[in-house]
Amino acid sequence: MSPLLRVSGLSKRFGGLVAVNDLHFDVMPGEVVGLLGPNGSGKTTAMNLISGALRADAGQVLFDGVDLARERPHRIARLGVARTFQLVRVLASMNCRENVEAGLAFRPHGLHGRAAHSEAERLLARVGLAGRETLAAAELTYIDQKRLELARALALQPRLLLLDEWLAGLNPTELRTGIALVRSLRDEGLTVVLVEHVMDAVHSLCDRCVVMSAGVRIAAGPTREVLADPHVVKAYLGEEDDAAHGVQHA
Ligand SMILES: Nc1ncnc2c1ncn2[C@@H]1O[C@H](COP(=O)(O)OP(=O)(O)OP(=O)(O)O)[C@@H](O)[C@H]1O
Repeated sequence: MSPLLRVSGLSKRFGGLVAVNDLHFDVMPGEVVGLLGPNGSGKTTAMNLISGALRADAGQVLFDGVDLARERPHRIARLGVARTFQLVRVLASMNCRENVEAGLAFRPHGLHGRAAHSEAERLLARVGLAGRETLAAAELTYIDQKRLELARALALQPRLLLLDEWLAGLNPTELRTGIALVRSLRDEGLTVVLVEHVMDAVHSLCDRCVVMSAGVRIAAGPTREVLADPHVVKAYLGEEDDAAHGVQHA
């Protein structure tokens, strides 16, 4: 089987800082791969390079044979790559249904009208927002805005979903629900790359992990092995946040 996503030699520089330095990893169809690393290690920049929000200085992002590094974000979305953002981006003045309908219109075979209406309701229910269809996105709590953003990403019928700290900030009950939701997406065959500091989520969701530090890949492999890797533990121990403790105790 060939990988759905093959990142190779990917690099991005901001002035004198090499935020992503010769990054390489593969993601097989149906896998959930964690992109980990301490703060500032280049994870979000890597996600931005994959989704086309940033242009790479060097390297390739082969998605099903197409080099995304040369494509614009809207075309990348049409090819089947959807994402959520670390800082949520919903259309604040629109209601929840309209937010999802905006995604549905951009599907390869866009949905409109009544069909879009009912599909939007189905997706909102899927992410736990049933009954909020007509509420303005701005009125949702931050967590519910994250749910809405996921529903909009799913509206694109992606084959690859990029989640940037989608589970951050959830309470333990919400976290369990969130993990179950991502798992159900994987069970339906969706391929996922997730940036995550919540180690419970990483352990229960990720088949494999890629770990970055200062822009460079320092480890990759099955989740349990990678999180026990002394190089990874050392990279995180420089940190004083919860992620460090998560890895330490993994
Ligand atoms: N647009 C930008 N301009 C200049 N520097 C940037 C820009 N975006 C990111 N950086 C820098 O690149 C490095 C990597 O940042 P990035 O956000 O990718 O890290 P991260 O691993 O996602 O961090 P976190 O876990 O804190 O979100 C950091 O030093 C950051 O300050």
